Amino acid sequence: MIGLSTAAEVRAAEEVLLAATREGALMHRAATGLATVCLRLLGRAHGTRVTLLVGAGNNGGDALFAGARLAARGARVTAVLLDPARAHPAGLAALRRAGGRTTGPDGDDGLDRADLVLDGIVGIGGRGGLRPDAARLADRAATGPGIPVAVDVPSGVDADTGAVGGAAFAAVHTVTFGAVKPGLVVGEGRGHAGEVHLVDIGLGPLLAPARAHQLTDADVAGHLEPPGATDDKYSRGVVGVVAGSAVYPGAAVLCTGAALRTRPGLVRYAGTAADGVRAAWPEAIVTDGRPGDAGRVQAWVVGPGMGTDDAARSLVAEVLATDLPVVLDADALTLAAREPELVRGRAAPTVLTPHDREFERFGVAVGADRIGSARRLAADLGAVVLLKGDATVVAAPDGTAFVNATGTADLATAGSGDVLSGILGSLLAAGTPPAGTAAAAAHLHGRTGQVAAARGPIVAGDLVRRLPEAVARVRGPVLGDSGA
Ligand SMILES: NC(=O)C1=CN([C@@H]2O[C@H](COP(=O)(O)OP(=O)(O)OC[C@H]3O[C@@H](n4cnc5c(N)ncnc54)[C@H](O)[C@@H]3O)[C@@H](O)[C@H]2O)[C@@H](O)CC1
Ligand SMILES: Nc1ncnc2c1ncn2[C@@H]1O[C@H](COP(=O)(O)OP(=O)(O)O)[C@@H](O)[C@H]1O
Ligand SMILES: [K+]
Repeated sequence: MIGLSTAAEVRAAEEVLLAATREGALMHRAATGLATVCLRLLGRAHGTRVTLLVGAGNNGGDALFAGARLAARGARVTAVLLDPARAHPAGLAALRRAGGRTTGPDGDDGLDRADLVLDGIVGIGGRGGLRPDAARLADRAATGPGIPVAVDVPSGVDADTGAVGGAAFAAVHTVTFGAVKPGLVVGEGRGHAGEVHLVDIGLGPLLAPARAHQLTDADVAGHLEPPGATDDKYSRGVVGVVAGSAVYPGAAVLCTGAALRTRPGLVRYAGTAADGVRAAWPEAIVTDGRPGDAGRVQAWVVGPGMGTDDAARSLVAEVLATDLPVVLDADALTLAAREPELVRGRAAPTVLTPHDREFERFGVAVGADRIGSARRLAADLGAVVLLKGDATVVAAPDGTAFVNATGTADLATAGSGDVLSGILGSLLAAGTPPAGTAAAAAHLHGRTGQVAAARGPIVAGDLVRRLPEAVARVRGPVLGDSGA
């Protein structure tokens, strides 16, 4: 699990470490890690051209010291000082000693011929969008030939939320120090950060326990254990699906199929798409009756493609009245937004899986702070909120949050959300805590998209077909398997 630390959490840990280390030591660690990544990206230093965009704070100091290291190895380094009188003095001296040159914001910045551009305008001390001089340079860097590399945080991106309030540096790589900040992996900031490289400067043990996390395959593998010798179809968790309609069985077929393929045990379906589900999935136990007629289950998924009329409302209410974990998706979200008390009154876990428009039905637009918005709705409803997007966010009522690290834009295809809710229902039926389980489902869904899209454009049915391969990929190699 990768902890995501806010600027305040990083600063608090830095203060302790700064007091315990000699002056400048932390910045040297940061700059060494930064220069190492730059060298890797450049392939060599000698003869390359590097432009540093240098603000008035320590972020500019990092850029200057890294630039000095590259200059010492033969790179031609130009530092553009946005505020020459306030540029980090020791960093500036180091760069000059190593043969680097400096210029003001209106001088020859070399951006039109740079091999690499380092954005040291602002880091975690930045507020709002970039000021005009900085914005102009960030803009020129974006259209120039150099690899754009952000120091710690792309300037103009809010490190905590990923909000971009105006002009911002568009990086392809971000070299971040001490801990990954949430704003690098969520919202607009994610697109501005590109690939994130974490440099260890020794903060680890001093950081407060993170309240937001990213899962790795290894974290999710625990949700996808193969059956053991004593398992039977019931012991693996039985999922109930209430979805689709006689006219539109597609959502029910996708959701049921995804539930079956994630942790094959037993899936029960109840609803008016019974004929379609039976035809597609003879493995499912199907009734055209009500949820109560389906037989025992350990978790429900309700909503995809079921409509929002009185009949649908009564099905959603029936499922929510159980003491079982429930996933509310699609039409069930519209209904729950009309009657949030149906969710608030529950003792058993509820997971809501809105995209932005569905989220808005609960009364507030998502806005630029996706983690914050998901946390607020989760706290309000006493439920887990899985807010879908290019980086899906999961939040629990206590503020614990996850940002998904897998996926591909190919997942933006009709029915993809139905597959996610089927995966989630299947994992929840095992009885694991709902927020981590929802994050695991988003992770597997994203991996499935990556596996499926590797062969070309995809439809949602491809996700269901490729789920077993994605599960195997997340589980990782079996120990002792030589691959023969
Ligand atoms: N504290 C430490 O010991 C360490 C700090 N490090 C670096 O220091 C950074 C934080 O440094 P600072 O606290 O000095 O702050 P920053 O360097 O992030 O930003 C402060 C400067 O940016 C200007 N600024 C703020 N918003 C702006 C905007 N929208 N447009 C243009 N300029 C703006 C401010 O006027 C100020 O001069 C980290 O991000 C990291 O890069 C690293 O060297 C690791 C060690
Ligand atoms: N640009 C994107 N990049 C990555 N994943 C995406 C992107 N757009 C959508 N997704 C994912 O695809 C799924 C779409 O779900 P949803 O909008 O409910 O579709 P549908 O209602 O058609 O089933 C979500 O899991 C979402 O996170
Ligand atoms: K920066």
